[in-house]
Amino acid sequence: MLKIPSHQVAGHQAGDGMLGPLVDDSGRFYKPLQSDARGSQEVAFYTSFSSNTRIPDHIRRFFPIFYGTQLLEASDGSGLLPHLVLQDLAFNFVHPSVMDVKIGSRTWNPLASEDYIQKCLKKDRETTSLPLGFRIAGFQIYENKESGFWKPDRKLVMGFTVDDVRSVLRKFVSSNPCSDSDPDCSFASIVYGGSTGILAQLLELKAWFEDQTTLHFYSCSVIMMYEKEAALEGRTSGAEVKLVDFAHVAEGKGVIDHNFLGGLCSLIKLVSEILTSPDECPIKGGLREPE
Ligand SMILES: O=P(O)(O)O[C@@H]1[C@@H](OP(=O)(O)O)[C@H](OP(=O)(O)O)[C@H](O)[C@H](OP(=O)(O)O)[C@H]1OP(=O)(O)O
Ligand SMILES: Nc1ncnc2c1ncn2[C@@H]1O[C@H](COP(=O)(O)OP(=O)(O)O)[C@@H](O)[C@H]1O
Repeated sequence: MLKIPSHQVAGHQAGDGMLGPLVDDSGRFYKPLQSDARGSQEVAFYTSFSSNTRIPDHIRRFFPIFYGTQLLEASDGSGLLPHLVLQDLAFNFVHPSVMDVKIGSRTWNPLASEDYIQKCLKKDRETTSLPLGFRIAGFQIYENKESGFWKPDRKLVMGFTVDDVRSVLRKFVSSNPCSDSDPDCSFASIVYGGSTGILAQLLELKAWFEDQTTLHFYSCSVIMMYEKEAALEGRTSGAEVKLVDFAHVAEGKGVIDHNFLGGLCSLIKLVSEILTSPDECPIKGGLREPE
């Protein structure tokens, strides 16, 4: 039985007659192919990447496992459509806090149409993509049993300033994400820190990007996830970094992916700052939506 994913935080979403991804009960995530070049480009990426023996295992684990494509009844009721069959990254989580960070100051592939480039340029200029080299595309933060998740509207997220981004990266690892008081960053060391935490994983990814010159990852997202309840119970937080959205990957032609690498370094810097000074909140107050 296919259903709408409970923990999707950005991108095209199913529901209300819209076309979006679906999940099943066995841990698979079905992403419909967009009818334009994006769909075929993402299939081409996964097909070539999954058979590329030069990708080391410690890097491959950042990517969802690819199980091919499958014709499925689309979520918008338009009939049978080809879907990418991927590993559902949220499958093993109960109440995952998830953040989608779109990396790069430039989110368009140089081969894109002029109209598409203009549309992306506008968003890159109006968001933190330009000043920070990345923007938060969406997130959900689990607070507790009573309040559930804080999952702000896309409009609020797209309006984030650099200070908002710094603040949300703190809230993401705080027990009081929705409070008007300073985020306590009480999960920072267990989620961002440690030998297997998010910072260590981002640094591992960075080392690969400092080296690889075959692919340029435009408009690709880093997904950061962890389980707050597991961390509270003293178990591992299961902090994970993954990469998604490969519809705009281009050939690297022997050149470092400066666009991705720059954004990744910027994200690493902000996460590191939280670990070194968890008490210094850059801005006070909350980012809650108006009632
Ligand atoms: O149209 P929008 O403004 O919702 O843009 C979508 C983006 O939302 P954003 O505004 O960047 O948060 C959306 O970004 P996220 O996945 O939310 O990070 C995608 O970039 C999407 O394009 P594509 O399917 O990846 O080629 C974009 O969709 P298209 O409009 O290009 O189909
Ligand atoms: N393999 C996956 N498993 C679980 N969730 C995923 C997976 N791929 C994407 N997502 C969720 O869907 C969102 C949008 O994915 P993305 O591939 O960027 O879609 P789009 O091309 O529509 O922008 C991500 O922010 C994440 O929450």
